[in-house]
Amino acid sequence: MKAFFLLRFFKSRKFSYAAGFAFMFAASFIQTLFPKVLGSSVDLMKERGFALHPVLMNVLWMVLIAFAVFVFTFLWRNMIIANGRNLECYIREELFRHLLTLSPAFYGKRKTGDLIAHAINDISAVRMTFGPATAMSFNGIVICISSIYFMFAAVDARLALLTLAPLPFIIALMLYIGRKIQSRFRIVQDQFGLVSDKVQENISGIRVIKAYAQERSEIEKFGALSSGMAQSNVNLIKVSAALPPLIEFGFAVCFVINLFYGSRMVMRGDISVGDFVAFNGYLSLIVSPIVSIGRVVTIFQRGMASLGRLYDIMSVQPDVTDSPHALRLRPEGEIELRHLTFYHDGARVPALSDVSLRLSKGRTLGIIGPTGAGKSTLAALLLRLYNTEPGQILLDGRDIGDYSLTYLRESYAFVPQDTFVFASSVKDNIVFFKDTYGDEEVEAASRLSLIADSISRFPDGYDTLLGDRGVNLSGGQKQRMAIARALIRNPAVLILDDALSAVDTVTEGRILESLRRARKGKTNIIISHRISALMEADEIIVLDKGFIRERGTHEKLLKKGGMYYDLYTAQQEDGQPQA
Ligand SMILES: Nc1ncnc2c1ncn2[C@@H]1O[C@H](COP(=O)(O)OP(=O)(O)OP(=O)(O)O)[C@@H](O)[C@H]1O
Repeated sequence: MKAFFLLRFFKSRKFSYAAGFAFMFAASFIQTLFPKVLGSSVDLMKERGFALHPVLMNVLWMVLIAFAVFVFTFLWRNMIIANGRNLECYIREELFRHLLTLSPAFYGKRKTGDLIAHAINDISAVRMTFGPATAMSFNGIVICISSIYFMFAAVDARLALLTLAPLPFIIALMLYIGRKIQSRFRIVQDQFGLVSDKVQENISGIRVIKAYAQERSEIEKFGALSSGMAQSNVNLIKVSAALPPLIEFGFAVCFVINLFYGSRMVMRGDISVGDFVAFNGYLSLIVSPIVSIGRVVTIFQRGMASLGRLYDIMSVQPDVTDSPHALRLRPEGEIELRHLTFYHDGARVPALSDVSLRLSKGRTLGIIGPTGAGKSTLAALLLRLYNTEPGQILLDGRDIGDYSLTYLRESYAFVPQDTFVFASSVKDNIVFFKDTYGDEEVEAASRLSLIADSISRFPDGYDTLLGDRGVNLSGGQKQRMAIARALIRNPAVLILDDALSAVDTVTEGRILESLRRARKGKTNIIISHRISALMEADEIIVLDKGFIRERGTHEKLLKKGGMYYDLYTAQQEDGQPQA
């Protein structure tokens, strides 16, 4: 189960974790020897005409202690903190790998912003928990136990009891305020989420906002969210500002008790001055670990919440997977649909109903129909982005589920309605980061899709950067580049899903003409709203509300005088060129 992915990491690093904790233990324990040596030096120097040699020996011990603490701290930090960073990298890669196995149905239900938040905030919170917070707790526990032990055993138990009496109250108060801080912090985080969502939404939708002159109202909405966030931060400060002075006050009480009783014990000769100095040293040593308890608890709580959310995502099983004996075969392009009916997740009406058809290798199928008819769903099912009932989709006579997903999808090239341009060079976008294609193949595919001329006008030709930091392509250029990306693979099946909608009909005709030449003998599926794009197909189906209403060649369908004919005449009246 994927949820145990963290154990794998800890197991693989068990030796460095064990060594790290051993060094941490050594560093923390050795640190607590310092006050005792300091106290004994004070006792030595108190004598009139004290011998220099034992004092110098003590100084040497102190230097040795400081050096050992430095070396061991350096070593454990390099192991435990570095492992925290490696853990962060490991989770990031595992999450990314897992996200890529999940099907579109999963992405349909999740907000992109949430997924990015998981990838950044949650992973970082888990690192903080298993790195610095674990180290702080272990270090703090060793220092506190050993300091308190020395206070009781090596100095005086009564003095230790009295001085440490306020400690439980300090800890209880800290945890109480810590919980309040935590709940107010959660509100700040939620507000931050709203503010960043708003910024993201506005930047993505800037064109629509400007086109509808919505700037003022968006600024007002943003202002309200931003003030809400400021107010919740102020509420947080009200409690968080009280914590440090309260802790300082608590420890000041400890020091006063120690000064009061400790000095009296020195005067009575119950303890030496050196013991008193050592006791103060121990008290000072435990201040910092105790002050950090609140912080550590908060980091642990946040880390556990983040880990829970990551586990939730990692436990989502991909619904489309290879069967145990998946065929490592590439289908050659013989497609058959048998009474294909498909419901999208949660939908009450099917996107496709009882669709049957046969498309032999080397033939071209045209699919037309009103919006929401099920055309893109059909393409998605052929790519097996969703599962279908066995026996409903056959490729080369075998069920689609029998093929290995990689082999299956490698035999297709799919050009979707809205294609994606990666922030990289034109060439990278066409070869899709595969270095197996040479420049001539890239140029040939670009010529076929009629994008070569546009590319030659770009500042660096095929090396021109696209996307955020480079050239922005027009809608038609994007579509033609996506067709080049598809053609270079020379796939068994080419699916164009309304992939020529942004080019004018003359260019569309020329692209289709070159496709016909380049795709001879291969299977093609052309989905389009325009009859001009698919009129040459060997068979055309008219989809409507998931049903095949009509089928046949262009001429046959025109003669029939049904939906296809109506679409044709409507498009003629709209001024589209005569088919
Ligand atoms: N991921 C989804 N979850 C739920 N319903 C969906 C999903 N994708 C599509 N649908 C629904 O399935 C039906 C068919 O949609 P589809 O995208 O296949 O239509 P289309 O013919 O390609 O439309 P268009 O021409 O507008 O692209 C529609 O009613 C749509 O709302």
